[in-house]
Amino acid sequence: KITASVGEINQTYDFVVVGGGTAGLVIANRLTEEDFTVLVLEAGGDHSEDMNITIPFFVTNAAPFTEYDWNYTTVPQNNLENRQLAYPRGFLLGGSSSINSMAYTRASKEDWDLFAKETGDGGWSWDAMQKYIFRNEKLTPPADHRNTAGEINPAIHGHHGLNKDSLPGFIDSFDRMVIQVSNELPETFPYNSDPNGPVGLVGTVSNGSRSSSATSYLAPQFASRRNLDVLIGARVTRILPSPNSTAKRPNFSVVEFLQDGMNWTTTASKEIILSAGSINTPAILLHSGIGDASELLAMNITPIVNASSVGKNLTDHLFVSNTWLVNSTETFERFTRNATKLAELVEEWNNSRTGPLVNHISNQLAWLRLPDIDPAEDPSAGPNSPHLELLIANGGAIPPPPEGNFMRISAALVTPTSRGAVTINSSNPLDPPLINPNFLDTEFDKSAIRSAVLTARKFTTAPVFSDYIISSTTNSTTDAEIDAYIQSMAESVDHPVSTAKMSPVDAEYGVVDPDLKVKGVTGLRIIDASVLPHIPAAHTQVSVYLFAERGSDLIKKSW
Ligand SMILES: Cc1cc2nc3c(=O)[nH]c(=O)nc-3n(C[C@H](O)[C@H](O)[C@H](O)COP(=O)(O)OP(=O)(O)OC[C@H]3O[C@@H](n4cnc5c(N)ncnc54)[C@H](O)[C@@H]3O)c2cc1C
Repeated sequence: KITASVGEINQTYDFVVVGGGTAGLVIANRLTEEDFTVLVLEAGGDHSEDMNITIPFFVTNAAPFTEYDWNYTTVPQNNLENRQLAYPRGFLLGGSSSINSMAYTRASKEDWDLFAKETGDGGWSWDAMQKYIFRNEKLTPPADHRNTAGEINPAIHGHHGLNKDSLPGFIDSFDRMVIQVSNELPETFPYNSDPNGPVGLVGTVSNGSRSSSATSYLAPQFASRRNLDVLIGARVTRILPSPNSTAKRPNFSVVEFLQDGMNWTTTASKEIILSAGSINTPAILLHSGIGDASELLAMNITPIVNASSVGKNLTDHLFVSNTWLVNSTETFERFTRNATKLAELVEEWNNSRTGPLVNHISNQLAWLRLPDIDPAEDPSAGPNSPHLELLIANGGAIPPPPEGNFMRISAALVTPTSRGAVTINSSNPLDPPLINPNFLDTEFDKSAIRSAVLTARKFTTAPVFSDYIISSTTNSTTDAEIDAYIQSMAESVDHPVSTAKMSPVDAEYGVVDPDLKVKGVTGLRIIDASVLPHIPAAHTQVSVYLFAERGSDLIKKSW
């Protein structure tokens, strides 16, 4: 059941999952397929029916700075004019899968094979992970029910998994112009029909509505399982060693949480699974005495395990928006600026789950490699993996400026070499953590994001846009001007990873072993984006779903 009442839960469960987000709900589902009892503690609420969450185009109403968001910001970013960037994280069932932009991208074979190499566990390789792709994904028809023959290769997609996805469900002439670029500038933008479909990006959308871990893995037939309790509004503050734990290898079994202003504890007789995400998982570890001992002592927290990698290695993608004024009235400004039209489209969505609101903001994307990169300095997972991504949208900013129609290309760096950290600055678990992605800390990152912006501009030089684009909204031309533009505009793609990263069994660095057990303790695993050994050159939700699918299998095997 899903409940907001602490009186309806038991004192002890086999497993207590901290965080009912993307990974947490996969684990809850898979463990309760067996005879285990599971409690999920989720700080946020249940918003699976809210239109801001269900309507794909309303993604910008979901975050940042809303009731569905933890409402975090970064510390001032030295290389971005000291700006403090919004750092959204889902604060609701489904976690960030309930507020994200729904892009379904798996990362390359090379990225997965690198996960296996980095951890010494071939079980994380591309080939070994295939079965989890099929367990997770259920490809469904797009909302417009068009014939998608030639748009996607169904053979490489899952059709019987729990998490539904589809091609964009509303296609217009702008999509065809974008595809035309691959005919006109084939050297830079070769056409790629695989794996995300030539007419657009696969998204976690089905029947015109968002699919999240809450709508899929916690669908009513699973939420009603007798061995599953999900307590919402329950904010975990710390995890504690069991009373008979030894100092040499502490055993964690008690979870402390706050609900309705009162403190409670619950006990896991088998394991605690931390799935609070890349920001809150390390914060909970640190407040529980698992972290760098000297940093903990400085915060008056008694160290229980000296684990210096906790919170370190924060890695994230960064993007810069580029917009052009266009000669069209068919961009999404036609309804983002017109309340009457928008109301009509909401009605259409309500009645038939069709129309432009079934799409997320960008229908099309391009993955690109930096030309002429020195292999010795190449941070990508291999020669078939990208460094850059362009996300192309048939409109500009939301909310729109008072006038004009726009086209936007978000240019992203997907192989950043900068590393930041999540730290705490008090012993109070309710204080927000300090988040420092440390964007553009390296020369590689600075020059690669500049290349991304220049590549976005090159995209617009295709003849198909010659009568379409009126002007760029920026006039930066020299490298210095472009860098200044980047510094004033860059934002997080909201893909933080690696703050509790996995490493080989005997490694001194890293936080979890390849079976996701926290090093140096018993009774505790971490399964969420924080354990990824490196940032994949892809949007991160599919990696998280797949880590959680295999993680659930690893747990089942050990009990
Ligand atoms: C705005 C945005 C857009 C994104 N767009 C995309 C995209 O288009 N495609 C893509 O692939 N990825 C995208 N991502 C990234 C992707 O959604 C995340 O990588 C993934 O969802 C992370 O999963 P997780 O399980 O690690 O954490 P989450 O899904 O964030 O789950 C963590 C859960 O733990 C809960 N929690 C945290 N702390 C506590 C506590 N102390 N007590 C109790 N509960 C707690 C949270 O409320 C949350 O429900 C986006 C992310 C964001 C935020």
